[in-house]
Amino acid sequence: MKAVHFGAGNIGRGFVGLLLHDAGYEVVFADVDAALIGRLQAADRYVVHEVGPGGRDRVVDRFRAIDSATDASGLVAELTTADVATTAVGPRVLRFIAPHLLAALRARTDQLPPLVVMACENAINATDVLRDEIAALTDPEEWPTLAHRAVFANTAVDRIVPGQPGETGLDVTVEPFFEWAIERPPFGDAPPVIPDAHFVDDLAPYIERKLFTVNTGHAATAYLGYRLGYERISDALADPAVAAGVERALAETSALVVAKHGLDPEQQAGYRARILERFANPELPDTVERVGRQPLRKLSRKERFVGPATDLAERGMPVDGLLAAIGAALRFDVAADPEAVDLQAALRAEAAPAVVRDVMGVESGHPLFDSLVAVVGEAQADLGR
Ligand SMILES: NC(=O)c1ccc[n+]([C@@H]2O[C@H](COP(=O)([O-])OP(=O)(O)OC[C@H]3O[C@@H](n4cnc5c(N)ncnc54)[C@H](O)[C@@H]3O)[C@@H](O)[C@H]2O)c1
Ligand SMILES: O=P(O)(O)OC[C@@H](O)[C@@H](O)[C@H](O)[C@H](O)CO
Repeated sequence: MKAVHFGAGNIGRGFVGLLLHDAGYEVVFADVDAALIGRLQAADRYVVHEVGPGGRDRVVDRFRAIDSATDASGLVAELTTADVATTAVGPRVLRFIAPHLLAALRARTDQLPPLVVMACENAINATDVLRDEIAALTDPEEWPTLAHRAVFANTAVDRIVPGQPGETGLDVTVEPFFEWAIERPPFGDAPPVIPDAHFVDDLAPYIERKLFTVNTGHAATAYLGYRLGYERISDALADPAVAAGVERALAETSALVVAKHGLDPEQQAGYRARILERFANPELPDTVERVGRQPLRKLSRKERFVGPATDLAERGMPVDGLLAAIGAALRFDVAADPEAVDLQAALRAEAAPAVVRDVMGVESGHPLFDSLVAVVGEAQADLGR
């Protein structure tokens, strides 16, 4: 069995690559980072160090690597005979993966079982987005002749994998916890064998609970912590003011996922407590800059703050904790992060209602619009606008 995995970064090596390896797949990593690919090609193994209670070292071997920026034909040849193709490149990079998958679907024969395609990104229905990007590259007549050569399944992936210091090796430090939920219906009776993943009939509760609890809480910790000058996530969460702000935001998103998906409130409270323990893991060298990265993406309409806040406002439920976290996100001013630079430029150049429309995708007339305009206006006042 062979899997081609796009994105040999933190979650690629420390989670998806590891679980596919453990499931018996030969993993072919595809990445545009030439130095990283060179290191993978020169190595025959790397180690995933799980740090924290119950953690152990796990060895990944039987992998190969291919530079997808310079060897498109080699990549397509690998995909043409692969069983599985996964991604962990970031939701906004999926459109650059689509042409490779299209070329492979055109080259695959109907004698092979369909290629299993799963995007493992922090985004709702990322695999559907990838499928639509591929389909959009074809004529309407061609897509129906190719679609049966792949099975597209959405997934929810959860494991904290910090940036790796120095970025000169291959070993990865991760938390012991992980969860990989994959939707079952696209596979009919024959889901792929990945023992450490679990297949679910309806992914929506899993991905929304994950994104709006783990990622909302994580991003709130990062942005509130950044404002107070913290570098590490665990240090930020140890500050009572940050912890209280995170708790407020998570109380609101928990009320939403409980109301929307019929989750058990006590189980959701336990899930929330567990993720706060995970963030507080002192052995995990995670930073507010990594967790807060790409604030324009994180402030967009379907993402971890504005997504649940708009839904809550439409239901007449409280959103003050989320608004406070959004206010902190608007102050994320990290010169090394291009999206933070663009966000600060937008705050300086545009009127508050335009920022709410352009960055957050919320239009006037929406029940949250005026509150968002007020939060943006306060951040702009701090900038002297
Ligand atoms: N790190 C985590 O804790 C974590 C956990 C769950 C989900 N995720 C999600 O996984 C995805 C990746 O996150 P990460 O933390 O591993 O980021 P990362 O930056 O460590 O890795 C991304 C990798 O993708 C590569 N890449 C970029 N463009 C590419 C392209 N066109 N083709 C092939 N490779 C390309 C980069 O070179 C990099 O090696 C994101 O969607 C993230 O939200 C991350
Ligand atoms: O990857 P992002 O930028 O969407 O979010 C940053 C972190 O919250 C995220 O990577 C978490 O560590 C991960 O989602 C935990 O499963």
